Formats: sequence, structure tokens, C-alpha cells
Amino acid sequence: MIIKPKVRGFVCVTAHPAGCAAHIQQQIDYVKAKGPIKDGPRKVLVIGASTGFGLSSRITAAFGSGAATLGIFYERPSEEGRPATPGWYNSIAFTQAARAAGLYAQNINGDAFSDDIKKQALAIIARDLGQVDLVVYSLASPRRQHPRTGAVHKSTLQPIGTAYTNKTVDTDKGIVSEVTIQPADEAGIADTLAVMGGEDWEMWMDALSEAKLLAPGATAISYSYIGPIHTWPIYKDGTIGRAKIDLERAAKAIHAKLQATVGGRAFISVNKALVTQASSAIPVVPLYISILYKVMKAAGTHEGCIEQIQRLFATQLFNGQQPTFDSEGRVRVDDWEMRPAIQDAISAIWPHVTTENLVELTDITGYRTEFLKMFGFGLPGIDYDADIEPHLPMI
Ligand SMILES: NC(=O)c1ccc[n+]([C@@H]2O[C@H](COP(=O)([O-])OP(=O)(O)OC[C@H]3O[C@@H](n4cnc5c(N)ncnc54)[C@H](O)[C@@H]3O)[C@@H](O)[C@H]2O)c1
Repeated sequence: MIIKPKVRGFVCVTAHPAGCAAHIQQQIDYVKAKGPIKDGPRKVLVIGASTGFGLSSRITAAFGSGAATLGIFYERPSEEGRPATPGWYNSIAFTQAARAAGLYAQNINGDAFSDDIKKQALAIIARDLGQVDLVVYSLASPRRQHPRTGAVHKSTLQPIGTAYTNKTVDTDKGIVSEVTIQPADEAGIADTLAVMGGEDWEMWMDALSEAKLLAPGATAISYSYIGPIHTWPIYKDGTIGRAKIDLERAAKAIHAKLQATVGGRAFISVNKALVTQASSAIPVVPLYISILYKVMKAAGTHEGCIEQIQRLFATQLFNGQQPTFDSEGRVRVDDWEMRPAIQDAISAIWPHVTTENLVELTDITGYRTEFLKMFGFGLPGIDYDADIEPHLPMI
């Protein structure tokens, strides 16, 4: 099959297996080039391991610290005439590379919110790893079927209280326009909290704890975002922001339990805004990211997911380092994004961006390159005109 990008709005419905593998290799090479992360994790469970920050966490743990990893994700395999999702190919490529390097790597493809997948994960950990010393919780999902009530909750990306109008960009067509998003009702707020809040993370940690699968001193971490004033109504102060407040609540509750049981720790790392499948679906945010990339690249401080997580592990979590917390007890690797000089430069550009000057004033070109890369397109050394086998079994 010859596989080319097919972009539909904010998703690409195709993915290239060899391109995804090359993307994985780039990230592995980056982590190896940065050198070993001392006193790093040895046995790691990554929930949401196939793309974005979770994938980078898995790669950093494995290739920075030689960790064994169990990855949980929910990806669609290939079908007749249709490639799999990129996370499917990413996970196969990661697993092959890890095993070739002599590292344990195992995968579970299924709904992490369900009891069944938790049970499968516990059984694999008990059988193969004994215990885990790091749990990374990095899910980004539009829906969750609650394992107790059976109710299906759908998350929304809406403001709370009043409607919100701002500039947005259609990243595919390059059109800048104004968008108005209506506020969520109480049910929308509660549903988003049920999907993206902390309850499921707590369920995972309780299940691991009850089964005595957490190693002494175990660390649990999950990721959040705060961002600048431009996106607060749709992010920090919106439905997703409420869910993130609940995730922070869960981090504190998990921390207290870990302290009491295994002398462990749990916290949130606030990460930088980056092109991922999750962030490209949020109105306004892709325009902000396009300007952010322009300004941070000019300042020489731009990072992608792998640079962010490598820095998090090497300077905050392990390597003989202690985390630096903000006033709310969070680690901040969004620190370079939030520097006043960066935010002032973005604020100066923001009001002037139009469809006509989008390429000049923003890094929409870099955004698109990164977006396509997530699906395995635009990687050097890949012949995109060549026939390639899309049907790869999970390993
Ligand atoms: N992208 C950003 O700009 C950004 C910034 C800061 C923090 N974060 C946070 O980082 C976390 C990860 O986001 P991302 O942007 O890396 O997302 P992503 O879309 O790249 O990754 C999501 C992962 O979750 C998995 N997943 C989704 N639903 C699942 C389910 N039901 N069962 C099992 N696996 C499932 C996917 O397979 C994938 O591995 C989120 O908490 C997000 O809020 C993202």
C-alpha cells in the first residue's frame, strides 16, 4: 500500500508505519545523546504510552535509564485498505527497538478506564516485573465509560460561565477566523471531570497498591497544562481546567497514600503546549502554539515532547535531583514557555495575525511539519512513494 497523508480538519486519517518508526528512532537517539539518567526508574507502567507525552516518558525511561516498560494505550489496528493509527505503529517500533537493546517491553491495547485492562496490567506486572517503581498517567481521551456505573462520559472543550470569542486557525487550510464557543452546562463540566479528572488515576494506583505491586519509594506522575491568558477561558478556566484541578486533587491524595504505604511520591508536572493529537482538537490553542513555536525557536528555547520529558526526568525526578515545586506543589517544565519575555512577544503578535500574514507572523509551517510527523510523514530517509505493508500485528 502507498500511504500518503489524508488530513481531515484537525486529524490525519492515515499513518505511515516506517515514518512512525523513524520518528521513534529520532526520539531514542535524542535520549541516548543526552546520556544516562542516573538512579532512574527500573520498572515502569505508562498509561497512555503510544503518543505524545506518555510515549516520550516511555522512551526516556527505557533509553535514558534502561527501564523495563509496560505500555497501555487504545489504538486502532489496520483494516482492509486502511492503515492503523500512529500510536499502533509507534508502539510496535518502540517495542522492537527496546527489545533489540535488551530491554523488557510489553503492551496492552485496550480501554485503560476499564476493570478488565487494569486486571490484565496487574497480572503482567506480577508475572514479569514483580513491582513497578514509576507509574506515568498520560491519558487524553474524549470519552470514558465508568467502570462502576456503566455511564459513558464525554469530555468537552468549553468555557465556563460565559461564551468565549477569540481568534483561531484552521491549521490545514491556513484560515484565521473568529470562533465563539458556548459555555458548558453543569453536566458538561461534570462529564469532562469524569473523563480527564483524577478518579481513574486513583483507581489505577489503588489497584496496584492493593495487589502490592508498588515498589518501595515508587513515583506516580501525571501531566497538566496551564498556559497564558490568551487560552485561559478555553483551557485553564474551562471544562478541561476543572478536570485538571481534580487531577491535582488526585495527585495529593495519591501522594499521601504512597507516603504512608511505600514511602513513595506523586505529583503533577505542568508541561509546555505542544502539537499532539489531543491539543490539535482544542479551539484557539493551535494558533497559540504556532506563535509560541515561532517565538521560542527564535529564543533558542523550543522543545518537543521528548525534550520536555527528558528534561523532567534528568533535572527534576531522577539523576540525583529533587523536584522544584511551585506554590501549588506542581513541577513546572512549562517554565520556559511562561517566561515573561516569551509571553510578551506572543501578546505583541497575537492581535495582528490574519490569514494573509499567518506564515510570516507565526510558525504555522513548523506546526504543520510537527503535525504530519506525528502520523509518520515528512521523516528523512523514508520513501513515501514506495509500497509498504500497513498490516502489522501488535507485539
Ligand atoms: N499536548 C499538550 O500541549 C499538553 C500540554 C501539557 C499537558 N498535556 C497533558 O498530557 C497528557 C497526555 O496528552 P498528550 O497531548 O500527550 O495526548 P495524546 O493524544 O498524544 O496521547 C494520549 C494517549 O492516551 C491513550 N488513550 C486515550 N484513551 C485511552 C483509553 N481509553 N485507554 C487507554 N489509552 C488511552 C492514547 O492511546 C495515547 O497513548 C494529558 O493529560 C494532557 O492534558 C498535554
